[in-house]
Amino acid sequence: MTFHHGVYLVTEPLADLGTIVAEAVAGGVDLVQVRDKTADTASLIDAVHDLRRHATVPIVVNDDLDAAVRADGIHVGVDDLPPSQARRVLGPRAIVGWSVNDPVQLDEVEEVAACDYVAVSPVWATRTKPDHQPPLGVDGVRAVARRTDRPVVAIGGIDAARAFEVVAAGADAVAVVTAITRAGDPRSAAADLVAAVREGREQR
Ligand SMILES: Cc1ncc(COP(=O)(O)OP(=O)(O)O)c(N)n1
Ligand SMILES: Cc1ncsc1CCOP(=O)(O)O
Ligand SMILES: [Mg+2]
Repeated sequence: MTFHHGVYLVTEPLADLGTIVAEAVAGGVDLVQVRDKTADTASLIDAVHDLRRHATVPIVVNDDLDAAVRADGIHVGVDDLPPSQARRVLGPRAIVGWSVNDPVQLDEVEEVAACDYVAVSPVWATRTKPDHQPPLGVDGVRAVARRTDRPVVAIGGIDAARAFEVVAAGADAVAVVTAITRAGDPRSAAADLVAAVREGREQR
């Protein structure tokens, strides 16, 4: 997975989600994850099909392998199905993302080898995921980036200023929910994140 612009949108269930996603993609988002912790498989598949009309970029599904079969891939965390098992089912062309909340989890070499990116989760505390693990901070991003050759995605409490900071520290991309979904103008919010990622890369 190449994060060309370095911005990854994770969705939340909102009535006007299609418009938000279309605007975010126009602003430069590289990848969209459908995340709705209350939705069943059929609803997630419907959401993927609906977002296909709005997004020209790949769409992955959070957690749900049966829905991911109908999308471009899956994102799993350390308490979910392991990436190696998702890869076995979805095949070599699927996008398989894995998030860790401790750099030591990268010692699971089979899992790292099976995934297309590793997310550092969360970098900062966020109300979007109330059950998140303790935040890893910018030092956590640096530690994960040093320990893996996989693209590193930073998630949790990220805005444009923080996007610059985590990318300068070694992240390849940032994943956000509310910085785009709750922005007055999702297209310019995405474009601001793209610019911050570019500046962070120049800083390295
Ligand atoms: C890009 C990205 N990073 C981290 C997560 C969180 O995954 P997980 O810890 O499995 O928590 P849930 O999202 O399932 O609540 C993510 N979804 N996406
Ligand atoms: C899904 C997820 N996983 C770790 S933090 C998080 C939510 C990030 O949301 P926000 O960008 O609004 O802080
Ligand atoms: Mg999960």
